[in-house]
Amino acid sequence: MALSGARRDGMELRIHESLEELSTDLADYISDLSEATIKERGTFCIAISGGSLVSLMRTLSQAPYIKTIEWAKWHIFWVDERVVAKNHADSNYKLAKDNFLSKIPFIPSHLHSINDSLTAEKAANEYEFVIRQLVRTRVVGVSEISDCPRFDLILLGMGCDGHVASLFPNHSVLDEENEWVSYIIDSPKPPPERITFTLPVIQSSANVAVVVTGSNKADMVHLAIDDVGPECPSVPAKMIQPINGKLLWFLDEPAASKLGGATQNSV
Ligand SMILES: O=C1O[C@H](COP(=O)(O)O)[C@@H](O)[C@H](O)[C@H]1O
Repeated sequence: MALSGARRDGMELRIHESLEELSTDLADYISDLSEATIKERGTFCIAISGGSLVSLMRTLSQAPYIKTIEWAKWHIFWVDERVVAKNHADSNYKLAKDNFLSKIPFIPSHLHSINDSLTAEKAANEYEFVIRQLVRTRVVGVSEISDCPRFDLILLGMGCDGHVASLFPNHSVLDEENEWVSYIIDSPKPPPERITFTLPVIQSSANVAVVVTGSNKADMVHLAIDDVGPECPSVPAKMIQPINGKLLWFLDEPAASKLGGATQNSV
């Protein structure tokens, strides 16, 4: 049984007893959002991260979702990517492909992966250009508030240091205000070269879900979610607050174990 509750700024929290339960709830959430968005806009633009989140998406490629989701209406993007070949063990594209993309009937031209034959800078520029074209043709929505794309759903994980996407604590890329896609060449977590959505793009999304599991992340979950005061160190995950969208955290019990305050409802 999951616990669910509201937190600061309308943030919703869902805490699960097992990874299996979390994976099923995540699949239900994505499937419901996909259905509602396709009814409203005709397409569903989802951006996925790498890391432990990806194996939790495997339920999407199973019954009933494999039959019920309108996969042909999906456009799939990456929130961040490592500058390695697509068949490299560190590639976020490969991770998604191996875990679930190879099992779902998406339209190949709707898969907007990041070019692995370019330098980090050129690949970031090319990726941003692709997104600009899709915004121009209204495949991707546009924010009414910022000059940014409005993805229907951005899925984030969080590292033990509080990083989301490839936005690391105290890194200057966190201050990027103009670019939609940026690159770094000094990631504290290997590999060093990465391409990433910037904070304004994440904040402009219609929905952001942050998926975090494991007791090794409990301290950082506490810093990111609880009101811990001004002495709090730079925690990129804490900065995530969609301007005109919904924020939902999916946690397992070990990751939620250091949270303060009550989480009310059984769902
Ligand atoms: O390097 C990355 O790390 C984060 C978190 O990964 P996790 O394995 O600790 O869950 C991930 O969200 C990001 O996409 C990835 O590039």
